[in-house]
Amino acid sequence: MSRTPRLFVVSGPSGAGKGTLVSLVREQRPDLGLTVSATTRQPRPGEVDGVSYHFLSKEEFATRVEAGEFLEWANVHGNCYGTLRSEVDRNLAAGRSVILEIDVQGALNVRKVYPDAVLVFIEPPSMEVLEQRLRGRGTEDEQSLELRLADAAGEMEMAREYDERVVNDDLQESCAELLRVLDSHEMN
Ligand SMILES: Nc1ncnc2c1ncn2[C@@H]1O[C@H](COP(=O)(O)OP(=O)(O)OP(=O)(O)O)[C@@H](O)[C@H]1O
Ligand SMILES: Nc1nc2c(ncn2[C@@H]2O[C@H](COP(=O)(O)O)[C@@H](O)[C@H]2O)c(=O)[nH]1
Repeated sequence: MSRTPRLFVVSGPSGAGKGTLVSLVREQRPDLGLTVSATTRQPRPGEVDGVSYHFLSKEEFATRVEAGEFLEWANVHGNCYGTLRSEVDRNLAAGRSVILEIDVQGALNVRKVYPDAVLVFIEPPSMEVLEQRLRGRGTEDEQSLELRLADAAGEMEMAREYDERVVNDDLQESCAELLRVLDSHEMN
């Protein structure tokens, strides 16, 4: 089966399940290009520099912004996050589709640079479930959790700007749906 490599952008509120879904999708699609974002956020227990993120100081991040190294970057829930151009270009040049898992501001900025990028919004089944998932993950202190939930309302409003929407209720079904979305755009 021949596929046209595409740039996919997956966004949605914190806790919607983007990371979980994308990891599952990668198990079925090991051909997808891998990119590692940069962030000024502190690593969580178990996160590895260069694997989970490139963890940068605020000064290092600003230097890279100045040097034009980011395809997009944004302040998300109080920290800076950015996609390195080199990581995306390397994969697309090698003929691999890429999935970026980034926030809504970043997604709309990627579309300005790559108008053919496919924007996929991952929705939680409800705001109550979103809160349960975020609390259940156990990674955020109360302040960060409340900021993420407050930001979620505005992020949900942006879903209408996206090309595709997947409601992440049952994980396996959502994974199958996301795989179908990827297929449908790569076969175009
Ligand atoms: N379909 C699902 N059903 C039940 N739990 C889920 C489902 N999808 C994800 N989760 C759980 O919800 C929590 C949040 O998921 P995840 O970390 O993937 O969210 P995220 O959208 O990537 O968040 P962030 O934007 O903060 O990185 C995790 O504990 C994960 O195991
Ligand atoms: N604009 C960008 N947003 C990004 C990028 N990498 C991750 N993110 C978003 O940050 C939030 C929070 O992530 P967390 O790891 O602190 O939970 C998450 O929802 C992502 O969408 C990026 O490179 N650019």
